[in-house]
Amino acid sequence: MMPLVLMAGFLGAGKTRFLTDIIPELAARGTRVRIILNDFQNARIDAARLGELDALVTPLNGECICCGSLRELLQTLYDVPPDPGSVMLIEANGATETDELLGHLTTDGRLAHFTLPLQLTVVDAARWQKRWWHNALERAQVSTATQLFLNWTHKLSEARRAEVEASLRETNPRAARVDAAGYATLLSDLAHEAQDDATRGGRHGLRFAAPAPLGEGEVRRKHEHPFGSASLPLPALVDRAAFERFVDGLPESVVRAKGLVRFTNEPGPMFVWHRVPGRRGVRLDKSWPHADAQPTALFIGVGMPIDLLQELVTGLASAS
Ligand SMILES: Nc1nc2c(ncn2[C@@H]2O[C@H](COP(=O)(O)OP(=O)(O)OP(=O)(O)O)[C@@H](O)[C@H]2O)c(=O)[nH]1
Repeated sequence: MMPLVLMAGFLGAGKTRFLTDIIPELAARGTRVRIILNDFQNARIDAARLGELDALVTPLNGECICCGSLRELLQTLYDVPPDPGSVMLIEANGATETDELLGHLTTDGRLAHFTLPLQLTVVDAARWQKRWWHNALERAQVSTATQLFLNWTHKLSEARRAEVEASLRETNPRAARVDAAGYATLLSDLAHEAQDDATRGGRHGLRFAAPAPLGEGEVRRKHEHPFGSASLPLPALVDRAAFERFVDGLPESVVRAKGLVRFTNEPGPMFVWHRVPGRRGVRLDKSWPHADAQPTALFIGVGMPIDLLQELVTGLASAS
C-alpha cells in the first residue's frame, strides 16, 4: 500500500517549487516518489522542471482533475502498480476544487492499493484572501487540507503573518503546519508503515458503497468550472525586452501565465517563465526540458479574450 497525497494551492502559490524541495528530501530518506501532474492543457511545462529530479512523473494531458480530467486521473491511479515504499503525489492545478475530488479519492474501492488521501495545501501567505472573487476558491482549498505549507513568507511582516495564521486557523483548525523537511519525514514514515503493515493507515475495514462508473460528461454537469485555459506556441527565439513587455501587457483576465521560452540574445538555455497573480514582471526558472519541448505560452483565467492573446503572441513574433 502507498501513501496518497493530493497537493493543492491557488495558481502560483508554489506547489511545484515545494515538490522540487521535498523530492530530494524523500530520496535522502530512501522513499521513491511518483507524481501525477495536472495542469490546464500543458502539464509538460512543470514536468520539464521536475523531470531531472529523482521522481517518476506522469503528466496528465487533460484539463482539470476536479472536473474534465477526473476520469483520466482515476484511471491513471488504478493503473499504478503496487510499489511499497514509495509515495504517490498528485499535483492539482491551481484552480482545483478539492472537496469532490477528495470524495472520489477516499471512497473509490479501486484505489485499495493506496492509503486514504492526505491533502497538503500550499498557501501564498502574502496574497492569502487578497484575491477578490477568487477568495472563496482559495479558502475552499484550505478547508479540506490535512497539512498546510505557508509559502511566499520572505519580507512578510510579523503582523501580516499573525493575521494569516489566525485566518487559516479559523478556516481549518485541524490542519497542521509543515515545512519541506518535516513533510518529507512524515511521508517517508507513512511509506514505511504502509509497507510494513498493509492494514495500518489504509482502507482496511472501511466499507463504502461501490462508486458508480463515471459516465462521459457526467462530472462536467455536476461542476461548472469558471477557469479556462489557452495554450499558444511562441516563436522559436524571442527578444527578451519584447517578451517582458508582452508579459506585462497581458490582460487582467489572465490570472496566471507560464510556459517555455528561448531568448534571441541567449539562445542556449530554455527557461520556464511565469507570471504569478498579484506580482509584476516575469519570473524565469532555468529548465532542462525534454528534447522535443517547444516554446509555448499557457494562459489560465476567467473569460480571457483568446483573439487578443493570439494577436499579442503574433506581435511578439514580429518584434523578435
Ligand atoms: N521569490 C519566491 N518565488 C517563489 C516562491 N514560491 C514560488 N516562487 C516562484 O513563483 C513561480 C510560480 O511557482 P510554482 O511553484 O510554479 O507555483 P504553482 O503553485 O505550482 O503554480 P500553478 O502552476 O499556477 O499551480 C516560480 O517561478 C517559482 O520559482 C517564493 O516563496 N518566493
